[in-house]
Amino acid sequence: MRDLVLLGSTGSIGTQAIDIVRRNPDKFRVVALGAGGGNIELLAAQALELSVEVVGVARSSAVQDLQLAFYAEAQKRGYATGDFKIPKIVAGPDAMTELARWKCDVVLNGVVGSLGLAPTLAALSEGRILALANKESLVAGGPLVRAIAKPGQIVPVDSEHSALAQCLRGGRADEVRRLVLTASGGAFRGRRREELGNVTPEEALKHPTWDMGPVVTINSATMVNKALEVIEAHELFAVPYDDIEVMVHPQSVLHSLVEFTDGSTLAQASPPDMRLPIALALAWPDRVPAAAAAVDWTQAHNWELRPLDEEAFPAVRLAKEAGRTGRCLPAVYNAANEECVAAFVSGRLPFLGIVDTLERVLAAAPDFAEPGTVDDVLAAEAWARAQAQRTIATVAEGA
Ligand SMILES: NC(=O)C1=CN([C@@H]2O[C@H](COP(=O)(O)OP(=O)(O)OC[C@H]3O[C@@H](n4cnc5c(N)ncnc54)[C@H](OP(=O)(O)O)[C@@H]3O)[C@@H](O)[C@H]2O)C=CC1
Ligand SMILES: CC(=O)[C@@H](O)[C@H](O)COP(=O)(O)O
Ligand SMILES: [Mn+2]
Repeated sequence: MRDLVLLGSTGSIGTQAIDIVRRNPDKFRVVALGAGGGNIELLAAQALELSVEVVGVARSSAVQDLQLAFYAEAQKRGYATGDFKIPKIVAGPDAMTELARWKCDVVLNGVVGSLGLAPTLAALSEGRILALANKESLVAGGPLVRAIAKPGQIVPVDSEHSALAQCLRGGRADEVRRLVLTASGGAFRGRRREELGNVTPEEALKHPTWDMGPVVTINSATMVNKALEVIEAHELFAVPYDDIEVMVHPQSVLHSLVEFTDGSTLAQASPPDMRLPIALALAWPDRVPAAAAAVDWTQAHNWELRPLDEEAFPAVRLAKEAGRTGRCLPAVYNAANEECVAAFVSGRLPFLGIVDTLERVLAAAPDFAEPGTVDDVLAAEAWARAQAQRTIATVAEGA
């Protein structure tokens, strides 16, 4: 039995993790749940269903709503007073970090954005296994994470990195020739740059193969998701950027590949369903039987792999450049992107303006030193967010 802390429990990753827990009560017990505070009813319902010890919410003002939601949920479930225990509540910007330190076996970090860095570091420093979906924490705080993570302490949830971890396990680092990350191509796969000028957030939010939260879905459309994943792969597997390729694979069945020095390539294949990598990360190194459906090997399949069109989608090239420079530039890349995505969704920035802004922000970045503390990362991010906003304003003025 593993005790779990689920951060981001109300999101796409969090709700799928709870689905795994529901189907495997002999393997997992949830002791803590955390979320932003945007869906209090769901958070309260999850907490009572799973009888957790503690619930965390980042929005401090949500505490009273959460208390009321517990009683409303208990009533809905027909519980009499005394039939249920209201969990402890922790609230505020540090709530996820407090939960990440809660006594447990595995912390699943499924929050969105680089605000996931502090909980990632907290879970690692407490010696927990970290099932990591929140790739932004590794991108923003790579040097900090590297400094404290013990070998095997981080188990990737991201589908590509789970695939790579599966292909790599049992092997030796010096046998690896290159990593190949697959990309669905996102909502605008196959389009040329001149066909992307007028695309809308609604169109960008229609992912062809995965049902995910809005930020990662927009990032998939710009290929920033793959760009962050290249940095994530470099951080997790210590493979140089020159040896990490991206290929477009529209079917999202081959989740990534490892080429070895003898010319052999291993791939991990399964229909697109995040419950497989989530379950594997929660139970690692064990597999959870029937976590998700397998490929139907009695049917014909046509799986394509194509090179990425870097002219239409330069995000990966930019991320490799930022990654090679290292220091705080990956954090700058991610923070600027978070600003740009919000600006695109609210109509302040055209789609192509997202990656164009990233390029301008990176070009203007001062010589940040290697971050030694979270505050160093936050300072670089603050610069990046402000610079991104200035750039977005000039784009809006037509400059
Ligand atoms: N969805 C997927 O299939 C995949 C996702 N990932 C990664 O997993 C992470 C989560 O993605 P996804 O589940 O899609 O995102 P969602 O938008 O669906 O969910 C985000 C979660 O984060 C919570 N949250 C938002 N703001 C805060 C905050 N300030 N403090 C604490 N929690 C907060 C939300 O809570 P609330 O509801 O209260 O706002 C919600 O529970 C991202 O890093 C993403 O890149 C990686 C691979 C696949
Ligand atoms: C499911 C998952 O891991 C996502 O990160 C996915 O990879 C997004 O799809 P893209 O390949 O389109 O970026
Ligand atoms: Mn992914």
